[in-house]
Amino acid sequence: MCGIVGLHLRNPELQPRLGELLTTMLCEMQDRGADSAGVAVYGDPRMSPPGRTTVSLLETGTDAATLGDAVAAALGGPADVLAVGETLLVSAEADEDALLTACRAAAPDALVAGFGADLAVLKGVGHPRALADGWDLAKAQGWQGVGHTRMATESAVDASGAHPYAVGPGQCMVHNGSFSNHATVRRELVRNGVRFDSQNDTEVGARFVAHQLAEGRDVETALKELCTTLDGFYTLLVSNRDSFAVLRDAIACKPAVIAETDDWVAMASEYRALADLPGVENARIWEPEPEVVYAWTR
Ligand SMILES: NC(=O)CC[C@H](N)C(=O)O
Repeated sequence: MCGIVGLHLRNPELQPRLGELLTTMLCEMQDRGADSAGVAVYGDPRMSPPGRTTVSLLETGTDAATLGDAVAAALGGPADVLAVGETLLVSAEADEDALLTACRAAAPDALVAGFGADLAVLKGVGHPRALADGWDLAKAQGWQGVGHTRMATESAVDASGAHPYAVGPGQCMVHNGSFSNHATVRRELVRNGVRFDSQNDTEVGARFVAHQLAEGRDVETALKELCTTLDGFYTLLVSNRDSFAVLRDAIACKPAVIAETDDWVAMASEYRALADLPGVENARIWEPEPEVVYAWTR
């Protein structure tokens, strides 16, 4: 199991409703994965203030105020921290490398759950409703959101095993399925200097894609490379600041449905997660074909 949802808004008038629509989609998928939940929100001014970089941290071992002071000291400038449950969002007027370095100095054992401009990644063990209520997700705004409900297959049920895996700047991956050769691909990536935070197979896929993008490939090429390198079963949703892409493996036994209107593109593991989207009755709706990359850009 595992439930995936994603919403890419084309019509700016819908942006104030992103959180409300995403919350409904996410919570509809709770019975596909009761272990943990996670979301990535692109463009919410409260969680990722405009003009700043935001870093999402887990397991910092410290409270928000202490973390904020420590990051500010390491950065040499002000930093704000928002914390609910397991996730702490640190934002500052700094570039990604500077803020990541300051966060790592302030909380050396913390896990980086996501980073970039305009991106907030939130994760929590348990029911997605708890995550959504804790963050008041229904009030979030923005142009794109991704969500996941996890039934663990490959690594521990803790925040580090929750999706999305957001391991490159502004990038996210959510996954339903399992990669059978993830240990082999992990070893190859480690040989190339890539570092890992968890034993999770999805993290291998996310770091593989991030590595491809860092080498200059576009999202479609990176996902085609993933098809030829990673074995197993998967439906994947990969998002970037300006892109939204879906891919299934050759056998395509993990469910997926895409719906598209002039106002939005949406994807979910099952149609019921899309059923309340505005205008869905007139949407073009289809099941993605095996090994075809479906990608949209902003
Ligand atoms: N049930 C799933 O699809 C699990 C996804 C992934 N293998 C994980 O354990 O996180």
